[in-house]
Order: sequence, then structure tokens, then C-alpha cells
Amino acid sequence: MSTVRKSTNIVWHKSSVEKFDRQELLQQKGCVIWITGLSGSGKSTLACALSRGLHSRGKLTYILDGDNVRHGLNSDLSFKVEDRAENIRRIGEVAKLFADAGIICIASLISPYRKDRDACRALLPEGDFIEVFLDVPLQVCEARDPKGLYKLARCGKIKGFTGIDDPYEPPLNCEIVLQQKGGDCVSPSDMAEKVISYLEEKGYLQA
Ligand SMILES: Nc1ncnc2c1ncn2[C@@H]1O[C@H](COP(=O)(O)OS(=O)(=O)O)[C@@H](OP(=O)(O)O)[C@H]1O
Ligand SMILES: Nc1ncnc2c1ncn2[C@@H]1O[C@H](COP(=O)(O)OP(=O)(O)O)[C@@H](O)[C@H]1O
Repeated sequence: MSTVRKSTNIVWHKSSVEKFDRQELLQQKGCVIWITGLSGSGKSTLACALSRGLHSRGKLTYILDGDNVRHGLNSDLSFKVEDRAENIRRIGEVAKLFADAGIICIASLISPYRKDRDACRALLPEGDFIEVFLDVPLQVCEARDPKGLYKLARCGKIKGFTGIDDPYEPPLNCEIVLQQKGGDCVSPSDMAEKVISYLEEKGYLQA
């Protein structure tokens, strides 16, 4: 991460209520589920299905969706490489705070660059950053095109669109890969169940 620290003479203030206490209260472990993939791969749909599935099990979640956060906190950022990096850095820092609050934070954003995602991973304790790659081919995403953005990108009305004239670097070693290939359609709730099983297995759904 290339952020220059400009604050000096700052001292960390400890609280008597710590992450451990919050987790006890919530009966879960705070973590970040980081969903990455092309536009139209189903990130927001999976985030919602996952949040719903966990909520119905009595688990507290919060979604940080790239599109949504760009309406507020990140409304000053474009899609240039350095602005995408800053978008991801800020969401990574906010996700870290949510995880520290004991919440299961679901971040869903394209996050096309490996180094930006890895920098967010490095903010969290080992195991608490769970990267989920929605491995959906460009042709499938483009055929879905729910917002008509691929169409605009193809005719040059949007420049630097991920997958068309901007890169996407797939994860090399992530925790979960969810594939949507050929005619085998995997429903969002089935995908969410896979992630929930992972959380259960790793002990995140208990204090
Ligand atoms: N140039 C370009 N490239 C990719 N995507 C674009 C672009 N311009 C606008 N959009 C819309 O912005 C959404 C992606 O925002 P993110 O914050 O997830 O992107 S990033 O992580 O900073 O790369 C993305 O939403 P999703 O379709 O939900 O992924 C698009 O709707
Ligand atoms: N598992 C799935 N199977 C089939 N269609 C899906 C699936 N997940 C999402 N979709 C559809 O794909 C489109 C893009 O989904 P969305 O969640 O908005 O993707 P993203 O957030 O990655 O841009 C939507 O029309 C959505 O209904």
C-alpha cells in the first residue's frame, strides 16, 4: 500500500471492551469475506444471499458493496488504476474495523488487482481474510449485462472497463473459488451455503 502517513504524535488508546468481549456477546468471530470477480459475475447477489443465510442463523453481518460505497465514502474516486487502489484500500480498512467489531463483514467489489487485495489481506490476523473468487467467464458476464455497461464499453462509451479494456487478475491462492461455467448453473443460495460451510468448519460461527 502506498499511502503516506501524515499524522504524527498519535498514540493508540486502548479500550476495556475488546474484540474478544464483542465476539462473546455476538457468539461469532469477526472476519472479512472478500468477494472478487468481474462486473456481472454475481458478487452483489452472492453477498446478499450470504448475508441473508447468516442472518437467519442469528449471525451479524454487514455488506460493503463497491458500487454502494462509491455513492458515499468513495464518491471522489474514479476507475483509474490509482483510484481503484484507493477504493480497495479504504474498503479494506473499513472492513477491518467491522471485523474488529466482531461482525462478519462481506466486501463485494471487483478489486481487479492482486496486490490491492493482498494488501487488504495483510491488514487482518491470519485466517480472518477469506477471499472468494467468483470465477465466471467474461462471455457469461457480458451476456448478463444487467446494467448495460458491457454494451457501452464495447462501443467505446465507457473507457477502461474491467475485462474489456482494463485488466482483471484472478486470485492465485484464494480460500474459495465458486465457478459458474458452461450450462451448469449454480444458484446464489447454493454458493452462499458453500461459504457458510467454510465459516462453520473454520469456527467463525461461534465465539
Ligand atoms: N470502468 C469500469 N470498470 C468496472 N466497473 C465499472 C466501471 N465503470 C463503472 N463501473 C461500475 O462500478 C462497479 C465496480 O465498482 P468497484 O468499486 O467494485 O470497482 S473496483 O473494485 O474499484 O475496481 C461495477 O459494478 P458491478 O457490476 O457490481 O461489479 C460497475 O457497475
Ligand atoms: N448464481 C447466479 N446464477 C445466475 N445468475 C446470477 C447468479 N448470480 C447473479 N446472477 C445474475 O447476474 C447478474 C449480475 O449479478 P450481480 O450480483 O449484480 O453481479 P456483480 O455484483 O458482480 O456485478 C444479475 O442479473 C443477477 O441476477
